[in-house]
Amino acid sequence: MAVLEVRNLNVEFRLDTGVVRAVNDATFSVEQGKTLAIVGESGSGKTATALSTLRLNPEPPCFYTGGEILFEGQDLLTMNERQLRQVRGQGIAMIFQDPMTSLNPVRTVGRQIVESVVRREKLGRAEAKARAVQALREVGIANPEERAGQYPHQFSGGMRQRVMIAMALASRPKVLIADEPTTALDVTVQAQIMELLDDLKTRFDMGIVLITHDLAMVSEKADDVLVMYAGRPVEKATAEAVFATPRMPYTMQLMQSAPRADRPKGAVLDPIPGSPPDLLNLPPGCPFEPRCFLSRPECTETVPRLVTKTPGHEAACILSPDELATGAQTLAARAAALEADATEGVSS
Ligand SMILES: Nc1ncnc2c1ncn2[C@@H]1O[C@H](COP(=O)(O)OP(=O)(O)OP(=O)(O)O)[C@@H](O)[C@H]1O
Repeated sequence: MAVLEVRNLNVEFRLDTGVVRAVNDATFSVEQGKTLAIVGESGSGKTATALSTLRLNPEPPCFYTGGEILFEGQDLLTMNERQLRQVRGQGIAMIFQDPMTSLNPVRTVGRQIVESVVRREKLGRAEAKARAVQALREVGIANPEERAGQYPHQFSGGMRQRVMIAMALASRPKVLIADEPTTALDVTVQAQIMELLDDLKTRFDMGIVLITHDLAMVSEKADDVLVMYAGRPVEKATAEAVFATPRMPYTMQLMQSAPRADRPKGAVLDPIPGSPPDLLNLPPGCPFEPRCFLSRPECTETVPRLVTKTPGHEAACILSPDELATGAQTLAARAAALEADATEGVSS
């Protein structure tokens, strides 16, 4: 069941230098007990989309120019501050990349969790304290009573991220948005935090929105995927479908350009040429056209919208499913040739 539904959302930042349309026609839903991954290169609008689902972008310069953000059927875009406060925390919680920027260095972690719980709910301090200790225990922190009395610098990076997750969980949100939750951590700790999120998702039947540029993580942990490019959703399907048969050239090229768990270690990467466009100066037509290996002259005529290519699988590309399938084969052949060249280079 979808607990959060975003429909045709448009978000822009009105700056002195111009209008940045950071989120264009975004439609997606988050179901309880499932993980939706939002992926894309830097500047594609992932964080702006996530912050929008909590109305956390600074208003102004942020303006919501269309669409709906429905949490349990109620539109956040028509809510007042009091209603929004209730949704933030108790309904939808968010964790960020760097826990140090969100934690207060001069307060104990227990006190910070208690304060966030009391802010969100009408709870007595004793009850909030018990909740904080319980939340620390739930995220796998040993001796939670004792650890609650310690300061953030007494925790390792991974443990601090666990504290942030505990703070988010303490009010039992139905959706947890995790914005690059493991980017600042080393690989082993990254895996542990992802395991924890997976476990909490199942245990509390929570919906998770995972924002990441790490496709390996997406292929392992996501149920559904939304790919963004230049502020637009460009592909949407189950993770299985996106990885098996990507329907947007951007996704195909992104997958060839990044290491993935389901590819052999050391597989040759095929980087996407060029870089993502400046949102203040977009090319005409499809924003990916200048970098696309399947580009055609007509791609510069209109901005493609997300349309159903095969049942349950949407992509923003004017090519037909057959043309896209042929394109995917071409790219796979190119990757195989690169691989063969690299192997030959090693053996000669
Ligand atoms: N508060 C803001 N004020 C002005 N512009 C903003 C603001 N937040 C985001 N933007 C702009 O919106 C666009 C999308 O940014 P966003 O941070 O959502 O991208 P992203 O995909 O999350 O990138 P990254 O992976 O680097 O975090 C960028 O052009 C960014 O400069």
